Amino acid sequence: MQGIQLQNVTKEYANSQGQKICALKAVNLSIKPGEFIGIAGKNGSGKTTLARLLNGLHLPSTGRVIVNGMDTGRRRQIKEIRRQVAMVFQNPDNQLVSPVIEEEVAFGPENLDLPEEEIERRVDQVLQIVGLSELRHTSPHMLSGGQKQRVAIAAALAMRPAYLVLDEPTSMLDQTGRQGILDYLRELNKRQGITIILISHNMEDLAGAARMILLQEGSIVCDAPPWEAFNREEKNLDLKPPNIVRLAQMLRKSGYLLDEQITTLEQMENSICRLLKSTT
Ligand SMILES: Nc1ncnc2c1ncn2[C@@H]1O[C@H](COP(=O)(O)OP(=O)(O)OP(=O)(O)O)[C@@H](O)[C@H]1O
Repeated sequence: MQGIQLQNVTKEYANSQGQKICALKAVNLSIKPGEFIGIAGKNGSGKTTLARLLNGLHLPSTGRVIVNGMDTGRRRQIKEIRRQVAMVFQNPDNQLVSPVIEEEVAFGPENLDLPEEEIERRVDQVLQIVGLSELRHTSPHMLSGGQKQRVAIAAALAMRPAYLVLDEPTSMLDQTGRQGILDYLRELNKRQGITIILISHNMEDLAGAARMILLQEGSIVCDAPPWEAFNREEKNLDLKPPNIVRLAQMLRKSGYLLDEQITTLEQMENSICRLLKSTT
């Protein structure tokens, strides 16, 4: 079966006093190929734990995680699972180890024992996708934060993953770097069909997702399109909806009949145009 399924997954850790901490509680979740999912929740709600369970970096205490039919608890399948589910973390500096960008990107495919020509083809292709072909002989450490994160994404893409899991990839970037990464993710999802699972504290990052999962104290409390999650869960979870959603909420309160599903500037523009046309 294609997709990722979390079946009744609980994850416990032991703290320094040996007491149990339950980071995820009996979570059931099904991720379909090609989805763009945003994951949000307060600090400590279990987001990173969930991300790490998806490619076997963590194993469930109880329950099962199944990736395209493979169980992350089976040691023999873990290499293939990690190839299919790539991870990008918050701080690219912790992920980049090679002195030159193209070597960094080639590192994963080399470990798959692919022929030299195939490795070169993949490196060329993914550097082009992230717009770093011209800097391929540069050291990753010469790059800006946004460029480094793009190298980390290129290295993940070179493994040809079906799923890309990103744990707060934009939190260390300025506005331009952040927007660049978000645009790439949308392109990857749309054009290449790669499933994106994006964790962020910033609701602006998640506005473009098709599905939003909200975690609270280790449980999924909302699994809905972002517009619905923003309108429904704002008070319960201290969510600060994107500015465009807040503007739409304010205008609706003032009596303007805008669409309920607005989360992006483009949707706002379309909704206002429709409204103006209907009143002229
Ligand atoms: N290795 C660990 N050992 C012990 N406890 C842990 C470990 N990793 C996470 N925890 C605990 O599990 C709970 C969930 O942590 P997790 O990092 O998954 O949450 P999060 O939502 O990603 O938080 P943040 O937004 O701060 O990154 C927290 O109470 C955390 O302290």
